[in-house]
Parts: sequence; structure tokens; C-alpha cells
Amino acid sequence: MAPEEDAGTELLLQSFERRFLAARALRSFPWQSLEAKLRDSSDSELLRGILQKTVKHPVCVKHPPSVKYARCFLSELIKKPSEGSVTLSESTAIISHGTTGLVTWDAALYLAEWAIENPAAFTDRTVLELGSGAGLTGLAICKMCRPRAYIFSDCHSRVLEQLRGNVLLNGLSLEADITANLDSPRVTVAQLDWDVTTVHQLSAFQPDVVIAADVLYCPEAIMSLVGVLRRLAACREHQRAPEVYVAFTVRNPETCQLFTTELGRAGIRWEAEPRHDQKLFPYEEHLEMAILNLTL
Ligand SMILES: C[S@@+](CC[C@H](N)C(=O)[O-])C[C@H]1O[C@@H](n2cnc3c(N)ncnc32)[C@H](O)[C@@H]1O
Repeated sequence: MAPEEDAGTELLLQSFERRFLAARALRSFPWQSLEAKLRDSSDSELLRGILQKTVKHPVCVKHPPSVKYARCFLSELIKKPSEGSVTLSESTAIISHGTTGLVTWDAALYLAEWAIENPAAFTDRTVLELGSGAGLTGLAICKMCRPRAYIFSDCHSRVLEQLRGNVLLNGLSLEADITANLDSPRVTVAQLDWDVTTVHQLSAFQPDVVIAADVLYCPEAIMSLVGVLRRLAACREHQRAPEVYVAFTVRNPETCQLFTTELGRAGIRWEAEPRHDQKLFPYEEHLEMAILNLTL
């Protein structure tokens, strides 16, 4: 390690030690500097050093802080090395329990890659995702784009149950958790059926951005989705209209045509985002992918 890096690591360790022994609020710890250092090196020595200076410090061993404080600190520390990865529990079948939402579809990967390349579209904003499925896109956005709040939604109870599990699996807290880290986005998993949700319910989410991936797979789904977009457009009487991004795999041109025709009938303008390289995730080869940016 270069001498200046050594000095930087020493200062970081000292900063953790002082704050921990003084039982300072967890948000005052230099988490961002730690994340930057962990990005530069996968060396576990740094994390071991932090443990030695905090929970294993002789003073702490003799006069430990409250169990809750130590537990919250450790769970925050554990999250850091996994910040750039998403872990999912999924079904092995494309359709199970009568839903397509228990696996990740390619458009979710494509939209997640676009988001990681365009974090400013989400930073400090409230994001509502329609038809979240297993949750990959939202989890990538929560980890990489620093939204203020993220609302995962779906209509299927089994999908919602799996979504909640995947949120927790990735070290994010659900809204009611009082031990939640204030640096993380406020995360909610909501039951939202496009066919029955009302303008009033949608307004309550106050979304700045609405996203959806792989939700245009049949004419019925397209009609339902355009219905919910119309109701989101009606929310703008009271608040600014959200930006909307819809990602999909071009499986057959008629389906895409139906979507754009229905958008036209609803008075919703759209433009296609430029294609991006599909570099981050493994894809099924030769699939054509697209993202439309809608103006409600
Ligand atoms: C093909 S999956 C896509 C899931 C995820 N976005 C992805 O790309 O991996 C479609 C999702 O839309 C949800 N969905 C379908 N119709 C819906 C409706 N009327 N209201 C809410 N969600 C719906 C399904 O439950 C499912 O999770």
C-alpha cells in the first residue's frame, strides 16, 4: 500500500473508532469514504481493521454499548461490501402460481443498466415502479442511484411476498422499520393493480418518476397499463407530472404498435431512448430491447 493510502486508511479507522466509542449516530460515520475504499480494493483487511477499532476494541469489550447500537452498526457494516451487487430469490419456472412476476425478465436487466448509466434520473427522487416482479430493476436503482424513496408495486400476492423478501435480502429496510438507515431510500412494497387503482391512490405516492419493465406482453396488459398511465396523467392537476420510462423486449411489432397507438389515443407523447450497450448482465442473444420515455 502506498504511504498516502496508508495514511488515508489510518484516518478512516480512527474516525470509526472515535465515533463508535462515543456512540455517535450511525449516519455521522464516514460510510461514503469506506465505500470508496472498498470499491478500490476488495481486501477484507480494512473491514477487519474496523471491527478491531469498534466492537472488538478493548474499551468496548469492557464497557459495551447497547446491543441495539452494536447490532445496527454491524448490519450497516455488512451491507457495504455488497453495495454493487443484487441478490434475488426467484422461481425456476417462467410462469408459476399463475404469474410471470416470480422471475427476472430481460427488459428488467436492460432498464437497470440504463438507470446505472443515468443515475441523475433517480437521485433524490421518489420512484414508483409498476409490475416490479422479482425486483431486480428497483434494487439496482436503490443501490446505485440514490433515490429519495422507492415504491415497488405489483398486483400478485405471491410476487409481493417474494419482493418483500428480496428487499430485505439486499439489506434494505421496509418503511416501518425504525432501525432503518437514514442514508438509504425509503422503500415500500405496495399492492397496486392497474385495473382498479384510482387517481387518488396514485396521487398519494407523489412519484417524480414512474418506471416499468416487461409489462407489454399481451393486448390486455397494454390496455391496463395505458389505463393506469391515463390516471397518473390525471394526478398532475395537483402535482407535477412524473417522468415515465417503460422498457420492453420487442417480441412482436404488432404489440409495440398497439402500445404506441393506445398512447396516442390517450394523448401521451413518447420518444425512444437511445440504445445502450448491454454490457453488465448476461442476456438471451438477439433480443431487441427498447425504452420509451413518455410525457404525461
Ligand atoms: C413479465 S413480469 C415483469 C416483471 C419485472 N418487471 C421484470 O421485468 O422482471 C410482469 C409483471 O407485471 C405484473 N402485472 C401484470 N398485470 C398487472 C396488473 N394489472 N397490475 C399490476 N401488476 C400487474 C405481474 O404480476 C408481473 O409481476
